[in-house]
Amino acid sequence: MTQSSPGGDAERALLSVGAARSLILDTLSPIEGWECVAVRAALDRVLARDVIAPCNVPAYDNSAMDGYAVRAADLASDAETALALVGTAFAGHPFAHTVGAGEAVRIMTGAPVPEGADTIVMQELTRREGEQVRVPAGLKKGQNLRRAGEDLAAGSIALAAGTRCGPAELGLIASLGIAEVVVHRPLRVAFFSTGDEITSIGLPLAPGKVYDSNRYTLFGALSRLGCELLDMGVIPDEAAALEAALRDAAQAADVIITSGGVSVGEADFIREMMARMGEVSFWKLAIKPGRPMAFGRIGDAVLFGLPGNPVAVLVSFYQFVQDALLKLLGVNPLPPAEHFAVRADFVLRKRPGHVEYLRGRLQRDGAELTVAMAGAQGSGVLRSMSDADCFVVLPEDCTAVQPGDMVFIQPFNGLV
Ligand SMILES: Nc1nc2c(c(=O)[nH]1)N[C@H]1C(S)=C(S)[C@@H](COP(=O)(O)OP(=O)(O)OC[C@H]3O[C@@H](n4cnc5c(N)ncnc54)[C@H](O)[C@@H]3O)O[C@H]1N2
Ligand code: MOO
Repeated sequence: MTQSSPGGDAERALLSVGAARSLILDTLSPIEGWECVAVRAALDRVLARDVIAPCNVPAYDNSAMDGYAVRAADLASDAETALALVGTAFAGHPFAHTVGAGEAVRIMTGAPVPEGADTIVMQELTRREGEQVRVPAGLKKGQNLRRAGEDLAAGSIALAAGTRCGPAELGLIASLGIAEVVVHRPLRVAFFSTGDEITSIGLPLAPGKVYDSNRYTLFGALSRLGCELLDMGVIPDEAAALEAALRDAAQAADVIITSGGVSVGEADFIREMMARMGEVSFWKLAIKPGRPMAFGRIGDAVLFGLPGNPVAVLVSFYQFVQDALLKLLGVNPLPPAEHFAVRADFVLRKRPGHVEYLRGRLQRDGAELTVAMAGAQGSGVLRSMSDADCFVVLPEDCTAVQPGDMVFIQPFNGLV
């Protein structure tokens, strides 16, 4: 990481979005420290050790259908076969004997396949006649049978270290009978807003002041990542107060996130302070919104100095900070940012040289998705961020969008 000072080359150069992401991710490595938690508490946490299957899943050969367990060798290839029913197998209540020649066992989904049987015939294909069952010709040996260990063999890696646990992972861990897993400890993130005009909610709003929204959007985004939060409130535009806040934050947290004061205004102290107290890699990115953003370190803490504009905070967070935090949490590999192309339902002119993130709303047009703008696109307009369900990502070389053009979008919501 190189030291830079305001007014230096690093300030003038606009770093591309791709270069900034790579620089951030290449600089960071996972935090040390882990803890053992119960399965439910592992939701959204990152595994610090592989989860090894202690048993086969499924644990035994079992039926995938309600039907009859039969021996394929008994079945005529060109005609119906009548078999004698000798018992019933339920899930949890196996048939305790061996199925002999010419015999069948009534079986339910999930029940262990009885000794001797090798094929399950689906109930709908059969005819029951008293204590006999008639099965059709043309059945394949082994059909409708789930083999022991076909999902996971005992001793294999069920989930690799670095996996972030979602609902499917919790279920998979539980399916192995495992009650606790080892996860990375939560990240400690200190965050504060800066600016003399910024007023905390609950206080009266004096003329020329604005309510602090950035601490609330950051609270939401960080809470979803399971971070331990140190909310340091609002710090005024005073060098001594900022210095003390940054020092306290660097001592207490793995990551410091600030908003405001990183541009070139006369009250924008934070950039100078950061460069003086630590190392700062870059200040300015070829992006809109979110152009002024500092990334670096103060002591052992990783520092993100986000711009003050509320939408710029969210764009910077989701394009840079979130993946950085996931990397610090040990997530490996990082989930790819989902980009896909849809048709634009808007007109726009844009200057080349920066990636632009618009707030978009997806619309279904028959089988096709189109995207409209979600409202006013100023970088202080949170309303359109709240109305949006995706970012529209316009690359550096894009100069205009016409209705019907294909544009890339990043959806806000994943399904699982
Ligand atoms: N001469 C230049 N001026 C500006 C540039 C530039 O390159 N040259 N960049 C513009 C861009 S882009 C942005 S983004 C802003 C970012 O500046 P700062 O990070 O210094 O942010 P502030 O000036 O402190 O605030 C900007 C804006 O956002 C409001 N704000 C700040 N914090 C909060 C908060 N916690 N909650 C709600 N609103 C907040 C603040 O009142 C300002 O309106 O600089 C441009 N200028
Ligand atoms: O990036 Mo400023 O990034 O427009 O709000």
